[in-house]
Amino acid sequence: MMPYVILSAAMTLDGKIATKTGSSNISGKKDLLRVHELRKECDAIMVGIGTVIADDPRLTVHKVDAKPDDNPVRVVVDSKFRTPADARITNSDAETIIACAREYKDELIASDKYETFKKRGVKFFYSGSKRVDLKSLMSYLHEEGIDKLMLEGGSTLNFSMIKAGLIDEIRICVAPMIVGGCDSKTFFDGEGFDLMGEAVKLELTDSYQLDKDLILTYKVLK
Ligand SMILES: NC(=O)C1=CN([C@@H]2O[C@H](COP(=O)(O)OP(=O)(O)OC[C@H]3O[C@@H](n4cnc5c(N)ncnc54)[C@H](O)[C@@H]3O)[C@@H](O)[C@H]2O)C=CC1
Ligand SMILES: Nc1nc(O)c(N)c(N[C@@H]2O[C@H](COP(=O)(O)O)[C@@H](O)[C@H]2O)n1
Repeated sequence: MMPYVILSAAMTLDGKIATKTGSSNISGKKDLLRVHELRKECDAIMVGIGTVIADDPRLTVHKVDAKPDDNPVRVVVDSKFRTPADARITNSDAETIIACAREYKDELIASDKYETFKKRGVKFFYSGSKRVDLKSLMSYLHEEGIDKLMLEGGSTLNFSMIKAGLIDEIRICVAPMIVGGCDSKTFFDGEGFDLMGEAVKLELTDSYQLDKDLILTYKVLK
């Protein structure tokens, strides 16, 4: 069994989720409230290490009323254990799981950072040889009681997750902005598919305007 996975992000009309310099404030105020209500409904929030390094996110419910218990478990997909020692996702506001690849396990366990994180209560999960195996991670998280998981980026992890067939639903905020730039991050990057025939197919299930933003919900067809 796997968790039900909802991919949530905000993009510009030209499909960018961050500029080439890493600037990523895209959602309007009401959209951020919507996102935090969704965080509250989920058992876990997962991001890739690229997002942790770029944004130092908290990944807690902090924009709407919430009790400490409302904070989902934070999951970071971090093959080589690059999570910075002072990353906010390792604070005591919520539980944290860092998923790493097996090849780096010995090196990781020998590091000072590992001891520091352990003292803070951070848990570790190992899968895949050089890169985290996302299917076994999802299966482990389900065994740990995670039924509903919110995937919050970034571009590389989004593509790996959709390619592996692990995303059930997409909720995207489309902001009326264009930034351009071939080095800007798009909603899905990674290696991409070669042919349109290989594209993952979606069904639009909801759409509405929230102030200036457009919110679209899609079911992923499997
Ligand atoms: N506008 C929005 O809604 C959001 C924007 N972002 C933006 O996305 C950018 C970060 O995206 P990326 O650099 O693509 O990093 P990412 O957050 O997707 O992390 C990718 C990294 O995860 C690790 N990883 C380990 N196993 C993996 C696997 N099986 N598949 C994929 N990755 C695996 C690799 O080190 C890989 O480089 C930031 O600029 C951030 O601001 C991130 C989240 C939401
Ligand atoms: N929904 C949404 N809209 C935006 O405009 C965004 N930039 C993001 N980014 C995601 O939120 C994380 C920051 O979380 P905290 O507020 O620090 O808890 C960021 O890392 C992205 O995952 N999302």
